[in-house]
Amino acid sequence: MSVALHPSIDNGLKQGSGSFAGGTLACKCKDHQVKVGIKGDVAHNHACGCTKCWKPSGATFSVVAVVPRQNVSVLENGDKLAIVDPAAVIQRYACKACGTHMYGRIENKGHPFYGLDFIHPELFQEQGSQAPQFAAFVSSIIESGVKPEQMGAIRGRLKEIGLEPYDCLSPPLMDAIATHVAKSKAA
Ligand SMILES: N[C@@H](CCC(=O)N[C@@H](CS)C(=O)NCC(=O)O)C(=O)O
Ligand SMILES: [Zn+2]
Ligand SMILES: [Zn+2]
Repeated sequence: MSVALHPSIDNGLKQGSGSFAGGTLACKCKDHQVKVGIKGDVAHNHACGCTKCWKPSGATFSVVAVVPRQNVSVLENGDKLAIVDPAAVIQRYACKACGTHMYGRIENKGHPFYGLDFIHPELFQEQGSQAPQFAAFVSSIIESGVKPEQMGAIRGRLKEIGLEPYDCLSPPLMDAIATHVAKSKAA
């Protein structure tokens, strides 16, 4: 098999239906699963190579997307959730029993992405949410133990399945962040 990126993309991208109405994210516990309800489709879905985003076992990348925070609600077993790193910009709420990150929330109102929560669409019990659009923080996989010599093959495989690799976020998102910063400085 070629380089393993993430189980949900290793066999190619599965395009979204374009009309995904939302669904339920479930953690990986056998019982008393944490369930989180999501209204509507996700946006900016992407593979993330950073060390902070949750990956299923064996995966090199996380697959993560955003939804408006008001579209996220904990439905079941929320008492099993805990914040992984309260000091991080994104406060990731993980199941204490199985470790799955259920949603990540930004509380800094000045942050460019304030108002958006980060979720992992592979946890949807339903099919049809938006497919990944690009790969972010690709060089960061070296911090998780990937050998620098493997990077050519990994970037090649990402491109082969249609995910342009970037070492931070995609240019439109970087532009959006810079625009936000410029406006904040001007204000
Ligand atoms: N090279 C770092 C990059 C971490 C990073 O900046 N991650 C991005 C993408 S998820 C971010 O926005 N992090 C904010 C946070 O984790 O709170 C790592 O892999 O740990
Ligand atoms: Zn769990
Ligand atoms: Zn990340």
